[in-house]
Amino acid sequence: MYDVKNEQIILEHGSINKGIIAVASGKGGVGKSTVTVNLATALAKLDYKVGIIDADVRGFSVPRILGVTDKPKAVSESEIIPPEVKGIKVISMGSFVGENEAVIWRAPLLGGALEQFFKDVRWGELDYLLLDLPPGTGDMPLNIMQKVPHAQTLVVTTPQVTATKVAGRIGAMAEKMEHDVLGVVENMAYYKCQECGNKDYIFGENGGQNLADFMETELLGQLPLISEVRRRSDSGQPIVFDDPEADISKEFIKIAKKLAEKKGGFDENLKPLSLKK
Ligand SMILES: Nc1ncnc2c1ncn2[C@@H]1O[C@H](COP(=O)(O)OP(=O)(O)OP(=O)(O)O)[C@@H](O)[C@H]1O
Repeated sequence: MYDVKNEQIILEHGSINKGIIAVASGKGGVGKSTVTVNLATALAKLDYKVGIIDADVRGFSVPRILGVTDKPKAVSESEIIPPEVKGIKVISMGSFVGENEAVIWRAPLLGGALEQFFKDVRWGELDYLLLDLPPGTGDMPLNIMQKVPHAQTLVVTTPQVTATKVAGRIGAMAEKMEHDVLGVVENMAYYKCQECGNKDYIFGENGGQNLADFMETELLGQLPLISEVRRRSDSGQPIVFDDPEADISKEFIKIAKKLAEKKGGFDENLKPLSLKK
């Protein structure tokens, strides 16, 4: 699927210099795709070259959130030019099937699609490749994590005990796969009253921190619940791109800076799994 040389990922049509970030969540609907797209946007704002693979092949939503309208272009049987939106190259199953079509392929075929996304897409030189994983700890995310041993896991959770407990299993899964865990992002952490500025911890307090402690990792940031995020995501205008001065955008940029400060480079002793092997 790819090689590792001089601490760089060498792809068929490109390279990755700094990191592959697998964005994971224990439960669905906690904002994993919203975080993926806004973090990618924040990294791009910091002048990093960023790509996204929407690996949530059954429940893809990256194209809608990022506002992808162009289709990938095939230049040959084994080379695809990905759409580039807001400075981010992106490939998603959503670019190949309609938004309302169900993807009914079974796991091995979906795994094949992921491999093609790595191999056949003309990524060019990237600093970061973000993988928006399917939610949960089932076969699909496990399969992807196994295939891409150089990915580091970023866990997105909401503060409820039910969500953080399930997210804790991601840590166990990452440990089993020997993936580094980059940290925890707590989404929908609180609602800030527009009039009085008071914070209401609707889904409970300290869930993200407790999860980070449990996983022996860092709480990278706490993102508020604001309707503007939902509105802008629905219309393909991620808030970090559209309103970089908003509090939540600043928090995304803070998280992106923390990620960028982490040690880069890839272990040459690990090998990606290929379906063909
Ligand atoms: N901080 C936030 N404030 C308000 N709305 C949010 C926030 N984060 C996400 N949302 C909204 O919550 C919904 C779910 O978000 P998203 O699709 O990113 O979740 P997900 O975890 O990727 O879901 P799944 O993987 O199950 O498809 C979306 O409508 C999104 O706009």
